Amino acid sequence: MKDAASLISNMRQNEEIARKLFEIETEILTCKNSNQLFNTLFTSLQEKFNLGGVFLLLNDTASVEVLNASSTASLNKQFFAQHENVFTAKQRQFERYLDGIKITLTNRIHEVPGLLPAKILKNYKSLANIPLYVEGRLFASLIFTDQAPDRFHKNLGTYHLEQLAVKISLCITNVIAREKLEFLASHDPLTGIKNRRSLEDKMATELSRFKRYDTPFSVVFIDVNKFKPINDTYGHDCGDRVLQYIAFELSSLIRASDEVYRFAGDEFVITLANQTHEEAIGVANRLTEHFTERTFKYANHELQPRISCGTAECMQGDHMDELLKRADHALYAVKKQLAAHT
Ligand SMILES: Nc1nc2c(ncn2[C@@H]2O[C@H](COP(=O)(O)OP(=O)(O)OP(=O)(O)O)[C@@H](O)[C@H]2O)c(=O)[nH]1
Repeated sequence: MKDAASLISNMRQNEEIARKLFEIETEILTCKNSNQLFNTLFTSLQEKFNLGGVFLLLNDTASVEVLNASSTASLNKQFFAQHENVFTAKQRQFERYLDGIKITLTNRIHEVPGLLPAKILKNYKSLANIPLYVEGRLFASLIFTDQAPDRFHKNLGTYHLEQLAVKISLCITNVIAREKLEFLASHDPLTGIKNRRSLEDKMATELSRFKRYDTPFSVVFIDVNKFKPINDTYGHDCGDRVLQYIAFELSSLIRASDEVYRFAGDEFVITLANQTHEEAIGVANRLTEHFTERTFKYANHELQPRISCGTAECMQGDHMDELLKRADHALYAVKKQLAAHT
């Protein structure tokens, strides 16, 4: 009788765990990006399973490679860097820690190879390590901790945790794959900045804001001076590096509310939300001057890439093409003047 009762109680417990796992799976399946997914994991797992803590130990090498290729790479890095429950380890240490890369349960926390932060060692008596794979690579270990020494120990079954590991790994892989696709559709692969398609979306938003609220909106059209000779003299690879350099510098010179886009070839556009033509001219002068004071090293060569800028402010009745065309005409005038003086 006693055996039957404990069998039933075990079954109920298993059912309960399976139900909670299903709920978590459903929640993470609906996450739109990886930051949301990780946040959901931290909160839901802790709440539903009444855990002391949930931590993520990132495999430094794999996670950086996976996240670098993802659209929200910088967001992700920021997210992980700021999250108090995330810490990282180098690949080799990481594999040693995971003892042959498998699920491990222990209540001898102090015997775990020295990777765990003091706050885990100090506050908890048992833990479970759950390896997560993303794109077939060992990405991280999800760590459940508890104050009770008998919550996790090596004689406990790992069936549910194995299921959880597979499901979470799949969800992370999917969400990162989706972020990558979104990134490729909206960014320029050479420079990593936003592409012309993104510019069109941004301009549509700003033009409709201008129409509704009459807030100023300006653009700066930028072209690299004599870019073709750079390609012709030093090669296409050098030309590519110069474009990356220009994109990087432009991005770091603008305000948080401004955005830089690669328009085509050696042409870039900066959108200046809430800024008048006068302010745009100020920005253009500042950018142009910045490049006149700098050199760019490629192999043994010291190059002096320069830019020219044309500016325009949105007017009533403007469409995207008209605004850009005015900025392009202004740029053309600047270039013409430049050519006349050289
Ligand atoms: N390396 C490299 N070159 C590119 C890329 N896209 C376009 N180009 C080259 O950029 C050059 C742009 O030429 P132009 O803007 O006409 O020439 P420019 O020498 O800058 O002339 P000005 O604007 O009058 O000073 C062309 O030779 C293109 O082949 C790219 O992604 N990488």
